[in-house]
Amino acid sequence: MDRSLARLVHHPFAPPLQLYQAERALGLLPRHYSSSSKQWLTRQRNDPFVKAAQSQHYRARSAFKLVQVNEKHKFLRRGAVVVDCGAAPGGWAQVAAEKVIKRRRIVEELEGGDNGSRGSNGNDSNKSASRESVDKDNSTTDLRDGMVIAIDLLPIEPIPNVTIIQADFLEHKTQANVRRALGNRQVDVVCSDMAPLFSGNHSADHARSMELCESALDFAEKVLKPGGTFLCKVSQCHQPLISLLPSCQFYQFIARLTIAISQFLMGGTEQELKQSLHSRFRIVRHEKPEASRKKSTEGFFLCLGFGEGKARVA
Ligand SMILES: C[S@@+](CC[C@H](N)C(=O)[O-])C[C@H]1O[C@@H](n2cnc3c(N)ncnc32)[C@H](O)[C@@H]1O
Repeated sequence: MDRSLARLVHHPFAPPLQLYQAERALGLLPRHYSSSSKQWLTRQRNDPFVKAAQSQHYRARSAFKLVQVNEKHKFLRRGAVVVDCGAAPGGWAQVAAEKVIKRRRIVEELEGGDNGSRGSNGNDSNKSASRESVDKDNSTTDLRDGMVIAIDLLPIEPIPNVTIIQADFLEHKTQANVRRALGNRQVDVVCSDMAPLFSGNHSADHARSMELCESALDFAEKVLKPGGTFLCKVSQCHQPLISLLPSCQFYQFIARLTIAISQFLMGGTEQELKQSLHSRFRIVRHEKPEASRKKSTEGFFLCLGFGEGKARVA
C-alpha cells in the first residue's frame, strides 16, 4: 500500500478531491455512488476554483470568494488586524494573512522551521497556556504589523502567523477570548463565513444563518475601529426559488419582483439586518463573487466605513 496515499486518507484536513482520488487508488470506495455523490464529484473535478485552490495551495476553494471581494473593494491592507469567524479549514485566513502580514516575517518564520501559528482549543487545560503565549506575543509584537485571528468550532491546521481559536463563536467566553488575544489592538476587518449545518429546511437554515450573522455584527461593533470593515455571509431563504426557475430573464425578473414585494410587505430578518448595517456603516453592498456557486443560497454583505452610517435608513 502506498504510504503517502494512506497518510492522505487518514489526514483530518485532506482536500475532498485529493481524498477521493486517494481512496479510489486504494480501492476504498464503493463501486456504485448515489447520483448526488456523482454530481458532487463531477462538479469538484470540473470546478476551476477547486483546481486553482490546489495549485495555489489554498485549503478551500472558498478562499477565492474573499480574494474576489477584496480585489473589488481592497479592504485587506498590510498591517491590518483581521478577525475571521467560521474559519475552518482556513482558506480565508490564508488569504487574510497573505495580505495583511509582512511577507518577510512569514518567510523568516518558515525558514526558521517555526510555522508561527498559535493554537487554542478552548479547553480549560489549554487556556492558560494559550493566554500566556498571547500575552507574551502582544508585548513583543510589532504593532504596525498585521494580525489574523481565526475562530471555528472545528479544528484548523496551523497557518503561519494566524492565531487559531477552536470554540463556538456564539458563546460569550469565546468572544472574550478573542478580545484577550487582540490585546489593545482595534480591529480593521471582521469577516464571517460562518454557516450552520444545513438541515434542508430553508426557513430554519436561514434563521440560524442570520443568528450567526447578527452575532458577528454585535462583536464587530465592540471591536472595529472607526472606518473598519465588516464582511458577512448570509444565506438567502428565497434564493432556491430563483435557482429553480428557468434562467430566462423574464422568469428571473418575476421571481425577484415577487421576493422584493413580499420582503417589503413582511419586513423580515434580512431587511432588519440590512437596516442595522446601513445605520452603522457608510457603504453596504450585497456581493455574490464569481467563486460563489450560482445555485448556492449564499451571498455576502460587505460593509465599509464603520461609524459613518445613517442613523436611519431612508
Ligand atoms: C463555509 S465554512 C468556512 C470556510 C472558510 N471561510 C474557509 O475559507 O476555509 C463555515 C464554517 O463555519 C463554522 N461555524 C458554524 N457555526 C459556528 C459557530 N457557532 N462558531 C464557530 N464556527 C462556526 C463551521 O464549523 C464551518 O467550518
